[in-house]
Amino acid sequence: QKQLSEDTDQTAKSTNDSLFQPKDIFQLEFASDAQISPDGSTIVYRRNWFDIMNDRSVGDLWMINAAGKHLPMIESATSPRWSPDGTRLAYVGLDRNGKRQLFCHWFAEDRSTALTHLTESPSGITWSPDGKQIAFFMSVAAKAKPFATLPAKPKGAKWADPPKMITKLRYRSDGAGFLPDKFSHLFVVSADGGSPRQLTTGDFNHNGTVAWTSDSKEILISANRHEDHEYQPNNSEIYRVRLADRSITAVTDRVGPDGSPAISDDGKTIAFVGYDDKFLGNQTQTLYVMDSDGGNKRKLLEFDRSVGSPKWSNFHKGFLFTYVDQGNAKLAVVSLDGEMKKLADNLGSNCIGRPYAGPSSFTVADNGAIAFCVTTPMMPGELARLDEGDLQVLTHLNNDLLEHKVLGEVTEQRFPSSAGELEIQSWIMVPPNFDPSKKYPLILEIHGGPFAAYGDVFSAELQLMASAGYVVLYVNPRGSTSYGQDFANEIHHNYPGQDYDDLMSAVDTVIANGYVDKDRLYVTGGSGGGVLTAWIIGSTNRFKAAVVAKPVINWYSFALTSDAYNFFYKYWFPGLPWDHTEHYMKRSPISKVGNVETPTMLLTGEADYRTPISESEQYYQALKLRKIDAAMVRIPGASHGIAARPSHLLAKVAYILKWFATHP
Ligand SMILES: CSCC[C@H](NC=O)C(=O)N[C@@H](CO)C(=O)O
Repeated sequence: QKQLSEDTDQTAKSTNDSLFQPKDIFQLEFASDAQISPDGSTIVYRRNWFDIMNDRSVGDLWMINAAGKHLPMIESATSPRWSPDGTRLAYVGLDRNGKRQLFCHWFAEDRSTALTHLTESPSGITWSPDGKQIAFFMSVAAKAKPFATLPAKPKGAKWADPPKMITKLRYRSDGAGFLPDKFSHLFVVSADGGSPRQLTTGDFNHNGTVAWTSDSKEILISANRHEDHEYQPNNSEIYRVRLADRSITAVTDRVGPDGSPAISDDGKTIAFVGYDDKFLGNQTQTLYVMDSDGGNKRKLLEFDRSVGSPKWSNFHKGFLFTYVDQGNAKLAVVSLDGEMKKLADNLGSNCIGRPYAGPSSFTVADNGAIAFCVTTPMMPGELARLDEGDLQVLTHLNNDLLEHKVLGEVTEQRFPSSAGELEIQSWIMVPPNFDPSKKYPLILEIHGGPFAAYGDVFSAELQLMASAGYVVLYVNPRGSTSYGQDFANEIHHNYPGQDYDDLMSAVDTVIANGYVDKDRLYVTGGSGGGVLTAWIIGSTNRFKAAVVAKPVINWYSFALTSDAYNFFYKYWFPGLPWDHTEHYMKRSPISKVGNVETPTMLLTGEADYRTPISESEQYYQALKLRKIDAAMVRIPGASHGIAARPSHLLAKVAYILKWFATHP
């Protein structure tokens, strides 16, 4: 941690210009998708930046070449992938019509071209081991089934849009909107270009990791191809797809998610991640292995942390994988006899949002060198390389900005909760040029999920709050992930519950540190954090003002309006809402609205299909009927990812800070 923190010098003088300010958001950059060449000499990665004219995150491919030189490669491209012999790089780029296509770059000849002319964007691109083919996923329109036919409209007539008829269970998805009648299928195309060949069929989606067998004749993927798949949202299997005859065979069959297949180099062992579904709020996703024919399935790891992205490495003699432990994302290796060794900390590619912990992707070269991205509370995601225990941060994309800024320093604090025996982890970000003998206003900022975790990562959103003079407290109350399955399920069928006590204990602990003005406490949180914020102001009047972002206010209405309504009633509640009305209402913040005295702002995207804005409207209207000081901020066009566009993030922080400033 120390070595990484030194990358941003905290000695800049304290002038207003030295504070991290809203306009600086557009100057931040971050690295992602680190791809090391098979010989370990070169790393290609995506360098992401924020386009102020189009208000979006965009990115280009850059490389650190064998001589260590940092060079631009391809503009506006994603998903770089080395050919197995390291002579070529496949990637997704834009064709002359601005459509996303699969491209290839030949290094020796310095030539690039589009290999495909697709109508939809490719994803999941993966080379065959013999370097002759590239597999990818692409959406394919299902057969149109017209319900009612109308008379043809006269040429040039301006009729209203036709009705939309919906018959499928999952018909809209947050961020994607109303779902078209399309399914994602697996394709292969020659590495020299040509006509792609569709390998899968049916009204099922296929996505995730693509694992080729070493003879380049078969591909393992995961999909939920069960007859009743929409009603079993967590029941995917691993399938073996044979290229010769396009036959598809399931190699797993338990009830529960099975995914992320990876094959050892000798082809004898297949690793995958999943669990036996117990219909809990959160389950640890474990690493399993099986023989190449699907037999002898066994748990490789007895480890109470969710494992992701297994990848075989001959050099490391095992499967490399990622996990998050107590808010810090790690890389580790496990041998075939189950011995695990941690290799690196601080994985992440964070930048402008809230401080959610989660690993970056990684790749490994034949000589054992590993490329990934790292982040700390003081450093947005940068490219890193690990060689036999030696970690080097290779890029310094933000030094030009952050070396001239004084950021809010972050310290970790653990404390016992007032409810039960649990120890809780929290982080405290103090304002730039903090003086512990002074008293500062406090913002308690609460994460969503609720099965998610904050951690040791950069957060521009919280830095802006610290720059405005607040101590910012963020906590992983019970229910958070990365502390094991039992800790997460403390809130199973019990949310909100004692997580409230954990959060109040966090506030009391930071007040006891001596530098917080206990008469200027503020609270905000988004999504699951919005639920808890609304629960808090229904339970105590100790906060001067609150901002409840994209909350659930009434679990009954949420369970029937959220995009993932096939999931929530089954995993978060004892059953369907009409069979358990009392349970649903008891945990709903609306049941406590009669107690609220705290001035409250709601802030939600109008296109949020996860926690629909009708939840915020219910709360606003209830508060107004009670004549509570309330405001509703609606963000046009924004989905649940409320701060995905930089200007939306700026607006979110500006509205929160203004609401707090006007309630001193
Ligand atoms: C509380 S309802 C579900 C909300 C959502 N969880 C899963 O989709 C959520 O809390 N999202 C978090 C991120 O996990 C957010 O901050 O948006």
